[in-house]
Amino acid sequence: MSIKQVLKPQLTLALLKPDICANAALPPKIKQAILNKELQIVKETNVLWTEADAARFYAEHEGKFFYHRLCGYMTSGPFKAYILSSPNAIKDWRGLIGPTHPVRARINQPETLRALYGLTDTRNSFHGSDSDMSAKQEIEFFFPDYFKPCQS
Ligand SMILES: Nc1ncnc2c1ncn2[C@@H]1O[C@H](COP(=O)(O)OP(=O)(O)OP(=O)(O)O)[C@@H](O)[C@H]1O
Repeated sequence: MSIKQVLKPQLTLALLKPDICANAALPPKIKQAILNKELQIVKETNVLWTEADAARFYAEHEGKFFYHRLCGYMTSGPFKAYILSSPNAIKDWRGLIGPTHPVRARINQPETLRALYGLTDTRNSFHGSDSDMSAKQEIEFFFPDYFKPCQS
């Protein structure tokens, strides 16, 4: 663990995508898995995206063959966003959710959340930031006030 991590635990942005949130029994189970991994839930919010929201968040994927499918999936119903914290939050959460593709996850990492709950390559049930920079940008996307200095 680096000195930076001792002083300031790492943050990551986690999404439980609409297929998970469509089943009321699943978010509490996932929350328990998060806590079992010793990740702290710093903040959470319920989200319902418009097409424009999805297009803004997934701009880097525009033009890819799965882009419209992805935006349709992410606007299909409410979902949950969390800020998670631990000394290695990015790696911890991505380790817990497993590989992007659920079929591969079921073969190679069957204990991961995408292996257990993921449906297809697009409907893969979870998201996790992949770097400190993307975590900051993604946290600001869902929690616009989080990094703003307190006004008193
Ligand atoms: N090859 C693909 N086919 C279908 N959908 C895909 C494919 N690659 C990515 N997606 C969808 O687009 C989303 C965003 O892709 P991205 O590459 O940013 O993955 P991610 O969720 O950050 O996961 P990871 O970083 O673990 O790959 C994925 O979570 C998935 O829903």
